Amino acid sequence: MNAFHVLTCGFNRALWPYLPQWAYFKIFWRDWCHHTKFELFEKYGDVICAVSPGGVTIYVGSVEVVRQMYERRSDFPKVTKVYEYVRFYGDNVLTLEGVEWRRHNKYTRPPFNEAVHKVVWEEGVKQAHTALNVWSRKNSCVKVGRDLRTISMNVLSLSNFGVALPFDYESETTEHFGQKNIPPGHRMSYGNAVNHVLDNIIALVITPKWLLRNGPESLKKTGQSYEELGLYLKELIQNHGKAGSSDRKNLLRSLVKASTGDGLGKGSGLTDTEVIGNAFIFAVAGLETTTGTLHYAVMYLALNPDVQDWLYKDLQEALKDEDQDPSKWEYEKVYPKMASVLCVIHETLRLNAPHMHIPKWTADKYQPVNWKGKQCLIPPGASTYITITALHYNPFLWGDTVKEFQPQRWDLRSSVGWVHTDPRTGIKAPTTPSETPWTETQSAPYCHLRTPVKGAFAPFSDGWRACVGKNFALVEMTAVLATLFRGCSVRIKRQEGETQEMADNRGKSAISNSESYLTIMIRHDVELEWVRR
Ligand code: HEM
Repeated sequence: MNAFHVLTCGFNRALWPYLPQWAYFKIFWRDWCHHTKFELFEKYGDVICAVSPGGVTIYVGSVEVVRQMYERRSDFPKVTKVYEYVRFYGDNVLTLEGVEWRRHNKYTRPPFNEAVHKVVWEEGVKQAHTALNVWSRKNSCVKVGRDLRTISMNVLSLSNFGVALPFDYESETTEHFGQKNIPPGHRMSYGNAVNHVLDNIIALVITPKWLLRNGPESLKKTGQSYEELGLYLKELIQNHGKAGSSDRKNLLRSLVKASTGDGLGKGSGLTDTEVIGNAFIFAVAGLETTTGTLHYAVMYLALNPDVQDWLYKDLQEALKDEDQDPSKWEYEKVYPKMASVLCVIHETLRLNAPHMHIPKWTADKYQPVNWKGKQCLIPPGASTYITITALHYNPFLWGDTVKEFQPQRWDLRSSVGWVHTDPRTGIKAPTTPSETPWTETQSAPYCHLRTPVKGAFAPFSDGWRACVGKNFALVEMTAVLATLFRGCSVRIKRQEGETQEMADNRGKSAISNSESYLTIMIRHDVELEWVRR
């Protein structure tokens, strides 16, 4: 990571209101991609090179170059240093490269299969159904972001670890993440520990351990949540296989089987710290990303009643032969009919991909790349970031409505499309799945969705290091959104004296004022009103 960049990000942010709006400074803004979208790439070209005393950083927004980077895996390895902050329980599949990554990947990838997706679907539907009953009873929900995080955490906990957590609707405070059921030997619930670690992850990384134990109350609580979460993860692993524990084939089982014990002579298995490190990354990696995406999706729908109507009609049609009680919806039968929900999810991920950059670098060699008919050399040691926001906001690929929330653009049945030819590269976005089929599956519901040109849409990254939880996340988010929107509508709740337009403007600023800690997210919850249709 470029230390100079980190420093200037903070510096620029403080001076932001007083500085002239030069592009140079914009690149060093925190979350500059979220604020500028394609603007700088439009002005300076779709590959931007930032040279600073900290090193060379290249931001790649060119589909042509991005494809080469994904294809040449060993020429553009991952910058593992970027993930230093999620290594504190132990190395894991996200923080490693090369042979070490392969050793971890061998045990962590196989549990993500259709049997687990079925559990994800059922739990997603169940959690969302409970949440909706609470929200619609109260006619509003003050903290939808917080409740969506509870839903995601509970789905992850059951699917990966076999531990069922209820959506606790009795309490209205943040302490409601299972706080009432603190098990013996603990000072905090599992849910509270996860949330506190996630919300204070930077403090955890930069604060010395002694200060976490003896510092001010807020730091002590952060230190306590770190210790508590570590303890919960250790207990999960130690108790696996004992009477009463789940015997499902899941991530936990795979990690326990891989465990070689104390770490000496790890061979092809995983040491104790690596097992805990992986348990941690899977407890949190899918949490921020799915919670954030669900939150954006609900907000975009609240701001676009016409899209809600389109989604509602499609859900009515898709579910017309299904039971009124969503807990009876079978994964194998219902998920393939959820094309419109997936359109909403894809459009949300296009507008607000949780990871704005995919960090790669050139390691110790010059790397040639073809760019606009020329061969260019990228120097050794250069951070080469695939800038997802630039790809997703490129009007040459997505059309004039690139900044709009328009899920129908993904739907093959709709006349709204994105057929565009980039005049510079000649790359054309196809309109039918037969031109560029989905690589992993052409089965329903994906076959009803338009396919963007390869490299233009990559919220889950691509190639070898693509997200292992992609299908898990898609199934979970579909289950939650289908359950919420098949019988309800939502809008931003008006405050006293406000028109709907004024309320909607608050919703829009909550989206544009998103901030990234681990991933980009809406940080200020806006009150929503849920109404039964
Ligand atoms: C909306 C949901 C999600 C998005 C957008 C997303 C996105 C991503 C991206 C872009 C990467 C690559 C990061 C990089 O190369 O630096 C990644 C990796 C990863 N994701 Fe996800 N993710 C999501 C959900 C999940 C879920 C649900 C899980 C697990 C339950 C998960 C587990 C992981 C892991 C373990 C990796 C590292 C894989 C490796 O390096 O081999 N993600 N994700």
